[in-house]
Amino acid sequence: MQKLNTAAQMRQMDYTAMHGKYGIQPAVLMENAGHAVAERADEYIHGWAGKDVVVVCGKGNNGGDGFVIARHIAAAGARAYVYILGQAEEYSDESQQHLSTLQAMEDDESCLLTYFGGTEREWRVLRQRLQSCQVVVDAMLGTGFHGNLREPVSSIVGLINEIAAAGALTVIAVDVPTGVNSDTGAVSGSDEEENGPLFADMTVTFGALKRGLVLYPGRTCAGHVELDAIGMPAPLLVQPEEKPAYLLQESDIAEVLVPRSPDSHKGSHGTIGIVTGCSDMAGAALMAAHGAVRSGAGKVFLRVPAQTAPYCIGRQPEIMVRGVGQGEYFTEADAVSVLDECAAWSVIAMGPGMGRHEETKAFVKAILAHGECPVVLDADALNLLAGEKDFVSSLDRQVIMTPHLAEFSRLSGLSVAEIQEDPFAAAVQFVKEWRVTLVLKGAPTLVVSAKTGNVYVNPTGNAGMACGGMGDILTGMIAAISARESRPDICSAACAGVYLHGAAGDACRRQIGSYGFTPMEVADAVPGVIRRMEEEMAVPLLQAPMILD
Ligand SMILES: NC(=O)C1=CN([C@@H]2O[C@H](COP(=O)(O)OP(=O)(O)OC[C@H]3O[C@@H](n4cnc5c(N)ncnc54)[C@H](OP(=O)(O)O)[C@@H]3O)[C@@H](O)[C@H]2O)[C@@H](O)CC1
Ligand SMILES: Nc1ncnc2c1ncn2[C@@H]1O[C@H](COP(=O)(O)OP(=O)(O)O)[C@@H](O)[C@H]1O
Ligand SMILES: [K+]
Repeated sequence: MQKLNTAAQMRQMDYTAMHGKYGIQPAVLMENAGHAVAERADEYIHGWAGKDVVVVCGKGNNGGDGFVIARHIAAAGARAYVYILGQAEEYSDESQQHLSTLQAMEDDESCLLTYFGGTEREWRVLRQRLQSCQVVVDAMLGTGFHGNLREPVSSIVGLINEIAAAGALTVIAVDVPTGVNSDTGAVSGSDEEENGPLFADMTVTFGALKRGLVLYPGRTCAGHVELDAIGMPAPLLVQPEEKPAYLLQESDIAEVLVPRSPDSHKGSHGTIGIVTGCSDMAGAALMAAHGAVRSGAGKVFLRVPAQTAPYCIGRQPEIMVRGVGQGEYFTEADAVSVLDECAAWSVIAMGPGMGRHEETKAFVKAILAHGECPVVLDADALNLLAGEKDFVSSLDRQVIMTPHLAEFSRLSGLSVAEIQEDPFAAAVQFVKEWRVTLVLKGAPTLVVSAKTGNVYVNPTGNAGMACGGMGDILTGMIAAISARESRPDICSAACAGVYLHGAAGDACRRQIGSYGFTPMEVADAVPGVIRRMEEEMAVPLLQAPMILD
């Protein structure tokens, strides 16, 4: 799991490293940061030697990092053209210190400094240099960026983007690409053509990942991201933050996907009750059930309204289907027969293709109000429960809600724009009020734990998954994973579900292409993804297959 920090948390980390008991000199931290960029980009650009490089240094500490980078790449054989946007006296002490060193080593061969005043000639020369150089280092703005880009940064960014798009210029961003908000991923100039952000090929970020590097549109600007600890004391790197957020990694999921016990039976692997569907959306119910089957469920029961049952029975022999009641959709009276049998289920999933009839709302509430097993709520179950915060928050059972943006907007009462402005804050506030584990689906999907309020960001998945039915598969997957033999905690099950779902989507994109793979194919790819992860885990000797050859 990788910590995802805000700019304020980074400032605090920085401050503690320098001024607390650790006493690291500010210039040393900046030295480490600049050196890290020179080192890490070296491989990416196939060596600095013989390259012409433009290093653009802003007037904050991001610019100070740029001075250090220029010194290191010059020593590695590059010719560094350093553009300085601030006045010498404006810089922090540590930046001034590194600038003095650079001034002392300035020559025509390896290091040339320009104090950029924005004259016509300077713009012309900058354009020519950018056109003829191979690499540009963006040390203009990092975590201190706010608002929209101002001049001259805005035009320099425009120039770099234009030349990089036309030719063979590699753009390396320092900490955060200029014009990306490191907390939200929002970018400068999103509502206009000008003042747009810088598009980097690679970003080297310091101390911890920034949220803006994993949230769109910032993620698009960052390119390949590498994290460097820059010599921060280890306790600071791992210390929990006040409102923690993490990027999920495969190793986190591996903990949930423990191998099956060799003597286990179908009862060990969870009995999944999928209670959903209505007459014109039988497919959604089947897809949710298939997601559960492909995630390793022991038994999957599908309960649909009576008139939907003929479209489901026999479609997939491993799913046990029964029609409930008489109608095309569930009504409150149908709850009795489902409640009779659900005491034996490990988990219930409701919502995909359920329809939004008022009578169905009473049905959903009746199921939720009785019983103890965890419940996964998606799609129409969520639409029906919008406005039912008091009812849901007072339930005495574990609930996972898996809305996409529009469903989350209906539930939370926030507009889509308000959610997108700060999805972390919106998601955390919702979980606090509704007391549920939240899977806010999208690119990327966020999972928020009901127990801790921690946010987990999923790195897997791709735009090929933007297709009807993809979320139905996820519902069944999360239900099945929560009922695994190891009975993972509900938030871990949700995280594993979204990670595997995205990884299966990525496998489909590799095998089939970005267009046209189906939700059922994503579900079918899940066992292969689990197998690969299991193979990469050490399998205890006694669980190795007993095949002698
Ligand atoms: N562990 C760490 O974290 C370490 C961090 N380090 C480095 O420090 C960086 C943070 O430095 P920082 O705080 O000085 O901020 P930075 O990004 O340079 O920008 C501030 C300047 O930008 C300006 N400015 C702002 N918005 C603007 C706009 N829209 N358009 C134009 N200008 C704008 C703003 O001007 P103002 O708006 O205040 O007038 C101010 O002058 C961090 O990203 C990392 O690289 C390492 O050296 C060591 C370890
Ligand atoms: N661009 C994308 N990148 C990554 N994942 C995506 C992308 N678009 C969609 N997905 C994933 O596909 C699923 C779509 O779910 P949803 O919108 O509920 O579909 P449906 O309601 O049709 O079943 C979510 O898990 C979402 O995270
Ligand atoms: K930058």
